[in-house]
Formats: sequence, C-alpha cells, structure tokens
Amino acid sequence: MANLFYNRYIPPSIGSGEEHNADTDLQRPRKRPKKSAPPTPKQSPEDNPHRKLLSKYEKSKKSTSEAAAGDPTQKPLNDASSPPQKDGEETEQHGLLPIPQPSPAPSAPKPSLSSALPDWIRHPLIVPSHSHRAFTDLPLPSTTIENLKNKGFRKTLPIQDTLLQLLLPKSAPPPSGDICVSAPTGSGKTLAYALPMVENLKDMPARRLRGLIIVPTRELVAQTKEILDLCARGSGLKIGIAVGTRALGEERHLLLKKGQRYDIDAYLESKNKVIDEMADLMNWDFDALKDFSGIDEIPLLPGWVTDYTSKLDILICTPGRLVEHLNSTPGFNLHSVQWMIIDEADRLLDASFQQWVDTVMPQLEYLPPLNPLERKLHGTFRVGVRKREVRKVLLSATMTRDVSKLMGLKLSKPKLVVLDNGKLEDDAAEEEEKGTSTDGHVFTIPPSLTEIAINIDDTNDKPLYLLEILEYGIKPPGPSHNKTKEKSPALSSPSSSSSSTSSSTTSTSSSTTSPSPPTTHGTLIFTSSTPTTTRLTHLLHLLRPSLSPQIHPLTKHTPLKTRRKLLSLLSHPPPSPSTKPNRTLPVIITTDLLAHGIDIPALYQVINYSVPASVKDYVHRVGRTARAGREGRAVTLLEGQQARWFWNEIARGEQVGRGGRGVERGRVDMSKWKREEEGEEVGGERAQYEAALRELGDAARGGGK
Ligand SMILES: Nc1ncnc2c1ncn2[C@@H]1O[C@H](COP(=O)(O)OP(=O)(O)OP(=O)(O)O)[C@@H](O)[C@H]1O
Repeated sequence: MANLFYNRYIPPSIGSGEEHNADTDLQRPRKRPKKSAPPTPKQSPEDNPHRKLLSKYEKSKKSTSEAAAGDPTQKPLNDASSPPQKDGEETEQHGLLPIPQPSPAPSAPKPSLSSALPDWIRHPLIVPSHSHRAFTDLPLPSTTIENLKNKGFRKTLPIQDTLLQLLLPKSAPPPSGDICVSAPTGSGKTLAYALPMVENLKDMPARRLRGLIIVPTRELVAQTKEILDLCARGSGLKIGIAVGTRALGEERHLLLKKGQRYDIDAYLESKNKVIDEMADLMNWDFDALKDFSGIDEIPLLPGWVTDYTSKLDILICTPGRLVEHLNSTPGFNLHSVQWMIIDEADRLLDASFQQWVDTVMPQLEYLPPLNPLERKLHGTFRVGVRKREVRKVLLSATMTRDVSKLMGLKLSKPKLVVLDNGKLEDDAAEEEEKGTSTDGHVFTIPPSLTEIAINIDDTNDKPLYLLEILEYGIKPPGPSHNKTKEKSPALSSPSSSSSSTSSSTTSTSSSTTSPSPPTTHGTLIFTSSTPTTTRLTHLLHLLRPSLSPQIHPLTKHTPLKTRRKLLSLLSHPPPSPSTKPNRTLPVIITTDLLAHGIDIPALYQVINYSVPASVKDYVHRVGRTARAGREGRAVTLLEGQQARWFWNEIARGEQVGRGGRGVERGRVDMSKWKREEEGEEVGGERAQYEAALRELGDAARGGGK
C-alpha cells in the first residue's frame, strides 16, 4: 500500500532539478563509473522500462550459448563486441567457420602499483598517533601560546606536533621542500599549517600578499579564517577572504589599494599600450574594444603610473573566486606569494574548478624584472638562474597518491607525512603486491568513531527507519509503543563485522542511562541531492510537527548567514523542550556540500540516509563527527545491493584503515510500523505516514493545502 502511495505521490523531480532525479524512496546514489561505486537499489520488474529489451537479450544470450556449446570456436557470451541477437533469430552458420585464431599470449604479470610510485610517496614520514607536546615547548611567541590556551589548546595533536617541527621558522633542521599531509578527519590539520604560516610571514617589511590558502567551499573559508585569526592575533598580519558571496568589484576594494608611483619605464610602456589600443579602435577593430585597458590606465602626470598594493598578507579563498580575480582584477597577482596551502587537496585536484592549477601556477613562477642595479650586478657577477621559492603544503584526509594530479603543482623536494592510525604504508604496499589493494590509497577512520550499518528491509520504509533512529534518542519508547522496542533499543547491535569486542552501539545510544550528561549533540544527515534533502525534511515535519523547529535542511540554496546559524546550532543546541537531554537534536539534513572539512566539534552523529558515492565520500562524511578525539557515531542505511558494496568496499575494503576495529551491524525495531494484512484497513502511525506521503505528493504537484 505504502509502496503504491509513495510511487504515486513523489514525482521524480522537484525543486531545482539539480544532481539527478529523485527515486521512489527519496534517494538514489549518484552514478559513478568507478568500480567502487555503490549499486543503485533494485527495481521491480514492473518498474523496469527496459524489461522487454532485457528479455530479448536473455533469449539471444541463451541461443548463442547453445550454439557455442556445439562449436568451440564460437565467441564467448560475455564478449562485449558481439551484439545480442534479435529476438527469435536463429544463428545461421551457412557452412562457414570463423578463421582459427592463435591462442592469446599469456598476459604479463601486473606491475605493482606501489613500485610505480615515486620514492617520496612510497616512503612517507609516519607520525605516531601518540605524539603530543605542550605548545610552551615549541618556538612560539607567548601571546600565541596564550591565545591557544584561551581556545582550550594546550598540547599539540599528533599531526600538529610533526608539522610544527617541520615548518616553524625556528625549528631545527631548517625547513625545506613541499609537504603533502594525509591525516584523518578531525586530526587538527588546520592549526598544523596556520601556525607555521603565520610565524614565517610575520615581521616582513611592507605589506604584500605572501600567503595563499585555497579551500573548496565558502564554509571552509570562513572556518579557516577563524583559526588564522587566532594564530595571527597580535602579529600585525592582515588576513582576508575571497568568496563568491560579494560582488567582485566590492571585493577588489578589500584586496587592493589603488595609488600612483613614479616609474618612467612603466609609464612609457603603458603610454604605448594605450596608443596602440586607441589605434586599433580607430581602425574599427571591435575585438580590441573588449581588451581596451581604458582611460583609467592613463597616468595623470608624465612618468607616473597607477600602482596597486595589497591590503592583505594572507588570502583565504575558493579556487573559482581566485581565478576570477586573477583574470579580471587589475593589479591582483600572486607575484609575492611565498606560502601556498591547499586544504582538502584531493577534492581540489579531482575537479578542475575553472582550471585553477593552470591559472595559479604561472603566477607562482613569475619573477619580477630586475631593477637597473640588480641588472648590473647580475651581469657583472654572473649570478646563477634566479628561482622563486614558494612553499606548498597540501592536506587531506584522503590525500591523492595520483602522481599525474600532483604533477601540475610542480612540487619541490616533496615529503609525504602520514598520521599512523592503525594501517601503515607498509601494509598498503604489501596488499598492493598481493594485488588486493586498489591504488595505494589508505584512508583512516578516527579511532573514536563508532560505525554502524543498518539493512533496510523495505525501501519504501526508509524514512521510517530514520525516524526511529532519531526518536530513540529523542524520547524513550513509551508503553503505547510495542514491547519489543522497550526490551531492545531501537538501534541495537547484535553482531559485528570484525573481531572487535567493543559494543559501542549500546554505549553510545544509552544517553538516558548515562550518569554524566552527554558532551555531544545533534545529528547531521546526508542525502544524495538537494531535492531529496528538501522532501525528506518536509516528510519528517509532517510526521513529527512538534519536532519541526529542530529539523532543518541545509542545501546550496541556503543563504550563507543561515548556514552559519544552523551549523552553530549543532555545536550549541538550544535547551531541549523535553525534560531529558536530547542527544540527537537538532537535526540538519544536507548533501555532500557539508561533507568536506566542516568542523562541528560537538556533533554526536552522522547518518548516511543515502549511501555515499565513493569510499572517499564516506570517509569525509563520517569524519564530521568524532573529531579531535571526541566520541561520535556514524550510521549508514543500506538497501538491496548497496549492502554488498558497502560491506565489501567500505567495511572490509583495503582502502579504509580502522586499526583492527570494524563496522557494526545495527537493527531498527520496525514492528510498530508493520502493515496490516492485505485487505484490512491501515490504521495508526502507518496511516499517518501514508497521509504524509500523499500530502508531500500534493505539495510537489503544487496542489498542497
Ligand atoms: N591542539 C588542539 N587541542 C585540542 N583541540 C584541537 C587542537 N587543534 C585543533 N583542535 C580541534 O580539533 C578539531 C578538528 O580540527 P580541524 O578542523 O583542523 O581538523 P582537520 O584535520 O582539518 O579535519 P578535516 O579533514 O575534516 O578537515 C577542531 O574542532 C579544532 O578546534
């Protein structure tokens, strides 16, 4: 019955129509051609529009198979080059036999992937997971140590310990070479690069844009600025941001100061340029019009030219906005940049983001022309080739080992730094030798994270599974609910996929019996698309109107100010209306927009309502909780064939390191939502669910109440 309603009342596409169409249960994993992509849920034969075609193919497969059985030279069935026979068509031989083919040459042994990697990737610097140090033991100014202390940071986290020693200016040995960092989510990578950058760039003469930090999203820009401001307080450094929220022109004024300087060479060059441009225009060269530098470029006094100086020492930006400024803001360049940080590097290198690498790299290689004195010295003493030193630091929880992607960044004497969290590079290399590893990536899950996977018996009930999980934390089941649920928790863990003896499901979900109040709150739910997010939120509001003020969608359409407010809700939830502390509230439903880098320190749990599109996406999503050693849990809802993909690739796959821990199997008691026997009237909560689905369908068609 619900199946029927659901299919009828939820049309395939509502809202912006982005990402992909919705499917019957509000979700559909993104299709990826990669081997590790999860399968989409199975369709019933009635729903399959290609049923006829498939049955024809099956018939053809069968007939070819029979023919092949009698003729050993027949092509194998799975040969992609042989198209399926038409329905009912017999294979006609006409007495002809295929020309005998030589037997295939034995395939060469597959070269080990690890042996193809450069030395610096094969032999990383491993950071022990227990290395800590008091900030007072590091060469940092007392004001900075005080600022860190006020924030609650007294000791370094392990990755910080290593990077600070490698990168701080007064550390021994002196720093050299670029750094790639692979450390789990929430391990404190931001502070690990922010402190050295500030310490290296402060006390420089004259203000120039010397530091550049590139991150993939606006949220991350704002978050990174907070940490940079903390590290730079009292240093005199000016830190700014560039994101697409303001008009470009408005942002230009925040980046650059316009002035004039006396420079006769530049003056003559500029004058000639203007004359040439004017001449082009006189010749009606309309193409020249778009490049015309304008009257603005004509200096007021002979010998004087327009001069732009940076208002910032460090710029934090998204790649797209950076490219826009480089292409269109007069006077904006990266000619003085000495430090470039690429946070969430794998994500930034996976997508082109307006070919940011091709635009940024020539800027970093630019050498300013020598002044007359320098020219003379250069000629007289035959000073060697001038070279610009830009220190590059790349960081990610899923750092790419794809050398072709890294090559574009022209790393100099690179070093790979890996945080040891139970699965060292040696293990990975060994697996590759055995052919069990995919591409040398090993992603570590924070040790304080409990992972749970739950199989959905009926896809149409998936929203109800979610509701049960949320409600278990919201209020303990009362006597009106079924007895089974009272005895066993809604989310219980009867078995584990590994030999792990921990039963963290029980420990993390027993908030009502915990003697001390929980230090973490809130739930972040990931869906596969914006329309699914919108509909799921609406459905939960319809099902539980009293909770709707605490359940919010956050999508790409949510204004930045609202996004910030919602994220701070997760860290500092308002007092719960119920008497008992409510761990799962508030709830934010979102897409992969929030999967990377966002720091919600006290987030209690992540729920993968839609299965993530890749192992990497899983690692980043679940990494929004269990940060900096805090406890957290991640629940993944699985339907049909997705379960096999999840258990093979994520739970037991070679790409994920858990230090011997495993993913637990969870269970949700759904007895209260059971359908009535066929023919009987549907009553109670089930009827309410079906009414909510109808209302959702009406609203989607624009005919809602
Ligand atoms: N020295 C420290 N002591 C205690 N907490 C810290 C320390 N350094 C950072 N943190 C906290 O650790 C959390 C995670 O830090 P951060 O956001 O830098 O992680 P990350 O490694 O960049 O994670 P992701 O890969 O998800 O972006 C933050 O809440 C931060 O405030």
